[in-house]
Amino acid sequence: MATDFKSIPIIDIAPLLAKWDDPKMAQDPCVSEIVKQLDQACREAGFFYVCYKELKQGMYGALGKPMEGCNQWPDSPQNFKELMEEYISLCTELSRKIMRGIALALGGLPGEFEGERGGDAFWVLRLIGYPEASTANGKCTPENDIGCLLAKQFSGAHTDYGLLTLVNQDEDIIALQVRNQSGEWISAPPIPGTFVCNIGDMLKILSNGLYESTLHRVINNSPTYRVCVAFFYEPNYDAAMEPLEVCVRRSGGTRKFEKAVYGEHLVSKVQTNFVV
Ligand SMILES: O=C(O)CCC(=O)C(=O)O
Ligand SMILES: [Fe+2]
Repeated sequence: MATDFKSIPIIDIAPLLAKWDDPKMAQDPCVSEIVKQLDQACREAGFFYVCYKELKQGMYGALGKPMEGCNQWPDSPQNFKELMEEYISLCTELSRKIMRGIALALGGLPGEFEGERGGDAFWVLRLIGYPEASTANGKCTPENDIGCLLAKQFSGAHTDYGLLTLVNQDEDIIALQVRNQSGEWISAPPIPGTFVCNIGDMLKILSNGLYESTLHRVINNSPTYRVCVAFFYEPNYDAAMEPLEVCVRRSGGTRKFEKAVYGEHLVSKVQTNFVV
């Protein structure tokens, strides 16, 4: 398998942060402290954890029903919920800024993904533990371990559902792979202090295919347990996504995708993922 990670664009987002908003967050020492504590919390909390932006009852009618209710937070470690909430809030801000840059890159206005499209962005956070190679090949089977089953679900080839994913992976394990435009699987090794950013299905629609949603998978062949924290930045829950005019023009004038309501897409994906 080719490992030409150099062919994957690495974007320095610092100028982006400086340009449109308060750059303080990027330099804030508490961000690195949070990431450190988060890592500790993930390891203690266990194998798999997922939480969603909490939707208020009735807010989106029948569409919102499957996502209503409160997240279930573990009691231990004690400060898990607070850490996650802080992390989610920082990632939301960062993603919003990156999306402003992407909007400009596509030839639109900086706020293209705000307002009715993403002004009240939905989000998902997943903490996943991937067993070390010896366990994965041995006692960890879907029949005996629900956590293992879920980890397997997200390690298979898939695209993410929303706009942008910030993948925070263990620094010393190469396991995440992405499929490049020639159809080869290439590794996306962790680079300390960076996120791997995946483009999701909704951005593919909005950009009329100018941006492809990244097909990716995880193969942990290392002898070490791997932890990944994936933050999914999504459109407004009820947003109807369709190609932006500017993207239709830039891609030859033909509208390649039908309108899709984000919440419907999410629920259908989640329901398929969680069928046990
Ligand atoms: O573990 C990773 O690096 C990626 C996880 C992932 O793709 C997902 O949760 O959707
Ligand atoms: Fe993914």
